[in-house]
Amino acid sequence: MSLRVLYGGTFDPVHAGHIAVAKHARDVLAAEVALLPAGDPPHKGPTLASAAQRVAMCDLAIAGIRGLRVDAREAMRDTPSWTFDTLVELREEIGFDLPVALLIGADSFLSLPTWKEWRALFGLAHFVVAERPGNVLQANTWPTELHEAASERIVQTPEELHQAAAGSVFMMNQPVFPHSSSEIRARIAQGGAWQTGVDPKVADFIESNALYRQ
Ligand SMILES: Nc1ncnc2c1ncn2[C@@H]1O[C@H](COP(=O)(O)OP(=O)(O)OP(=O)(O)O)[C@@H](O)[C@H]1O
Ligand SMILES: O=C(O)c1ccc[n+]([C@@H]2O[C@H](COP(=O)([O-])O)[C@@H](O)[C@H]2O)c1
Repeated sequence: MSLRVLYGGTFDPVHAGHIAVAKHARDVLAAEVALLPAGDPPHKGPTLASAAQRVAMCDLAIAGIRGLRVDAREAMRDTPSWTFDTLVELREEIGFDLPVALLIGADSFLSLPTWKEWRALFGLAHFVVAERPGNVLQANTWPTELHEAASERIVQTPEELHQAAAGSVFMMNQPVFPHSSSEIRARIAQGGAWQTGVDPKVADFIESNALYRQ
């Protein structure tokens, strides 16, 4: 059973933290990781780069990196990128026996109780949670609803994610990366230095498309 790992995000723009987290997950989980750019991110306002531009930046950022790919299915839909809808669609394609995991930053995981059909997500996929500065992973600090729904799902080893189709939560505990898309957008708009946080090919794309200047 080969584990499918989806790393959903707005990627406006994709940055070095995203790629480092994806590579770490690839190695720890022994699985291919697909970046899944949200066409219409449900809990964010309008994006500055279009869905097609964000997919293009993801393609550039993963070019030549073993075990990473881009899944553009949400960017091609014209409905909000609800994760529930995406996982239902994926399960219709691959059935309910193969393991699927959502790779997610700790800040997003803590907001899970606000997501569409969030409890049902545990029936469709595992969660792999990446630590992020400012967001602790200890279950005793989670919102009550999340704690009740998820704390007993925590598994200690990635192998356990390969042995069931869905329903577990794995804390990745990778080195923490400080980057954020909002900070990169703000630096570009202010005319400050920003290139170190993004792949050079993505930086060229941002410059040639005059993205994030205001
Ligand atoms: N530096 C990071 N370390 C760990 N996880 C991250 C990091 N940056 C983003 N993520 C996670 O990656 C996913 C996609 O993030 P997203 O595309 O929204 O980027 P972002 O940097 O959080 O953007 P913004 O600053 O605009 O909110 C989310 O689950 C988020 O928690
Ligand atoms: O399905 C939802 O209700 C939902 C609500 C908020 C975020 N998400 C997903 O979570 C992922 C990270 O979102 P974001 O906003 O941090 O880029 C991305 O794949 C979103 O589609 C999903």
